[in-house]
Amino acid sequence: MTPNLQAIVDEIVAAMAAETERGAPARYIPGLAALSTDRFGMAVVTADGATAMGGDAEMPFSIQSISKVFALTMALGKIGDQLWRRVGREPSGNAFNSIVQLEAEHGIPRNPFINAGAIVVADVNLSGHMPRESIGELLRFVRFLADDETIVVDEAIARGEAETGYRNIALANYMRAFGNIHHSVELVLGCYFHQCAIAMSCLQLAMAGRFLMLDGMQPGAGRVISPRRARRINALMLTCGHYDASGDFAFRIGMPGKSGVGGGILAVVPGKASIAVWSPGLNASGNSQLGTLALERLAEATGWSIFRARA
Ligand SMILES: NC(=O)CC[C@H](N)C(=O)O
Repeated sequence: MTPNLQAIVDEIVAAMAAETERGAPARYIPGLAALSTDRFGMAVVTADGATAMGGDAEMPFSIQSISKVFALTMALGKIGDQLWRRVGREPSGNAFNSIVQLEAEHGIPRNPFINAGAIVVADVNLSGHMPRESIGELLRFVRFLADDETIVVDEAIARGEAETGYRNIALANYMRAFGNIHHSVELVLGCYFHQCAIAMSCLQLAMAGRFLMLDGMQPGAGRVISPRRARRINALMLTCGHYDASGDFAFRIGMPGKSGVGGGILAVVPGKASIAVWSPGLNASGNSQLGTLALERLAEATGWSIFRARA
């Protein structure tokens, strides 16, 4: 373990408590709007199995778009590279819920980490299943990765999002018109909203991300995916994990990462660490304001940017 990792985390937690610029919670999903921006949590699990954490690191929150990483891993396990006929691998340069590129690009979303791409991934994961089975399969996968059977879906958040998810409904219908959604839009979105409503703590998320720092190996359980696939998912997280702020995240932090509008971010330092941060206040790009800042501090203190020659 990096010497003083817990001391570094403690310092970051104290610094975040003093920050006055804390962003604002997502307002469009009932249940997220009421979250306090006072909350901040951070958990780091290192490649040698050590853990450092602080603040609200064990408080569950809505993982939202971070679920796209786990859903993508599952879809690749089902249909492999065929997925790339239906979803691209390029940063979108647009907001996470944008519809504008879909028309010019014939209903093929730019990448699996924007909403449109994740809805296609949910459609793939639904094949051969009832929606309840599909979401159960993803939940079991996440529990396995986190080594924690207590992880559940927050049904109230899923319901609230289904009631207000007009943009996602539009995206799904639009792609269905191009033949890129194969099941009923209602069923696919039911799965998508439930996966976004999985509730996890920073500690559980950092644990769940271990396979991405270890070339696809899950400590204590063996291989989850091939090293090549782990490398590729990390590449997508680096280039597409923060929507149109992905470039800035790479510039400031230099780690593959995936954010969610619940205020969480999962970040991976291959060979070194799996990290999760959470604070519900978002910046203008829809990424956690303090979460991003905390990761920037951590990267500076540890030298963990993947663009450094050595830490
Ligand atoms: N960026 C996000 O976390 C978006 C996920 C959210 N459930 C949505 O579909 O709008």
